[in-house]
Amino acid sequence: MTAQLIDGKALARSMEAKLAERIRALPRKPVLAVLLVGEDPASRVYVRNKVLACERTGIESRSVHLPETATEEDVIRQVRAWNEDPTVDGILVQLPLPRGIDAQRVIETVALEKDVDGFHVGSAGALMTGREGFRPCTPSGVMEMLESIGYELRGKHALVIGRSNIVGKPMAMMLLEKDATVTVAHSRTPNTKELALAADVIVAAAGRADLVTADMVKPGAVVIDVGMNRRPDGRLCGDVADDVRDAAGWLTPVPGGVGPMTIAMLLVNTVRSAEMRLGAK
Ligand SMILES: Nc1nc(=O)c2c([nH]1)NC[C@@H]1CN(c3ccc(C(=O)N[C@@H](CCC(=O)O)C(=O)O)cc3)C=[N+]21
Repeated sequence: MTAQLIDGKALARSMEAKLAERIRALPRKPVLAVLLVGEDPASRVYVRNKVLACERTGIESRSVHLPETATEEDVIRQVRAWNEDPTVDGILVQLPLPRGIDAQRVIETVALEKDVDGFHVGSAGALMTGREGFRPCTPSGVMEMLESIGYELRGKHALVIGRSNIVGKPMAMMLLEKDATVTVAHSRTPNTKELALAADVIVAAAGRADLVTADMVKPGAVVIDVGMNRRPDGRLCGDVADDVRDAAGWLTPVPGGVGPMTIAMLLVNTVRSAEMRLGAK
């Protein structure tokens, strides 16, 4: 058996097309402000991809690039200026921030109603308690991918591998909200393989190449690969080994899977923010 691939790139493009229509109905373009601090090469690529996606859909992006030597106060000053600017709908501070800057403090400075990353403690609390708020883009994108294949989560056993605030924990909350039985494994879990073999859905979000191998996957399971790693030869790969294609029923590729969906959900959040600000919805 060979897994069916869930084409995140195609799904992202079709979501962008729908967003473009919603944007045309607004009195002005939605505006996404993006702050990049320092010279991390991966961050530059990601920010560039986000700016390009904005251009494709009709969102105006305003990026500010501060030097590696910028202080926490410099960063916070920029965020506050965007908080107060009524023409800015979404604020994204690209992570990771340089050493010495308290990322959580910066994130908590972003106005809750412009927190399109969904990283603010208030957004996290809203998700945890089932209230409306911005939801982190990567797990939202995963939920869209599961929905796109008509997957019914109710009563299914989902294993999330990874417990970060930006992927693992919100992912677990969203799966739980859809009535899955959710287990979270992490670097200190002794029996991840056993848990994985019992899972109907595996979300691999640990940031380690080849973490999930075919012998860990129940035949026909859905395997979602959130990993973004580089092989020594420079090739991009996820957390899921190539041989999982022969065991899984469904699989998301890297590249072209969760990554493009993450960006699409950022655009969705930005458009929703603009609609609320402009009284459209
Ligand atoms: N404030 C903040 N928000 C984020 O959402 C955020 C962040 N910081 N820091 C870094 C991570 C990572 N992330 C990715 C998004 C898209 C791709 C993506 O589009 N990947 C392409 C390939 C890109 C390539 O070729 O390198 C793909 O999977 O097909 C990857 C990674 C967002 N992040």
